[in-house]
Amino acid sequence: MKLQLALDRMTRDECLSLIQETYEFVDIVEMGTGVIKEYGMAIIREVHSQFPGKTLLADMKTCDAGKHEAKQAFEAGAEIVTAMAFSADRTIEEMLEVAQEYQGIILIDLLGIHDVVRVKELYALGVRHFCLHKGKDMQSTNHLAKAEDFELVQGLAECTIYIAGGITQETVHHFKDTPIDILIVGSGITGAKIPAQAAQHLKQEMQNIN
Ligand SMILES: O=C(CO)[C@H](O)[C@H](O)COP(=O)(O)O
Repeated sequence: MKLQLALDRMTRDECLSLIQETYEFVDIVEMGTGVIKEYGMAIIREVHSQFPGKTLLADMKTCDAGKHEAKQAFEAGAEIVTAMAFSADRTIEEMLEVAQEYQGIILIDLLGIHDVVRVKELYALGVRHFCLHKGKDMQSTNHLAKAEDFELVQGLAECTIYIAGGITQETVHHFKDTPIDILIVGSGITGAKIPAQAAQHLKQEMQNIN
């Protein structure tokens, strides 16, 4: 199981220092949608050039113009690019084609998807990376990522499953015996008093449930 650090709602300088501080405990660095909206592909290029050893994810949350947006992010140095599950099939297909060209990954964000039918359609299109996700606004009404969310992706062969949504070192144990591949944590690290310590504790907890 890998740990992905999500960098949301922060400045360029805060992003760079958080990556530096947590570097040894984090496997994937996610540049959040809001950060990308603020700084564009320049922030992807900068993080890629300063931290070439880290897998970089651009949380583009693309839902249209998929070919162009996937190309933008892969060109800038991202290895993983996100798209929304509700996007048109053509958008997903074109993004998967671009990913193949760049030997990258398209991660489908299942935010708002409750129907296994859509997940199966995406699988049939060739999607193999899925993110179970409870969004920031839903979290404020106590909708957090939970073990039951895995029902949506049950039985999909050869897939990589990510989970996100208000996960902290205190809640990691809820995911014992679930097939998580990538645990995504944002505020649980970025909002901690000592982010490096939070990332280290998360890593330890992850080993305990593995
Ligand atoms: O994609 C996101 C928001 O849309 C976040 O990156 C993801 O939810 C993780 O952040 P947190 O742990 O703070 O929920």
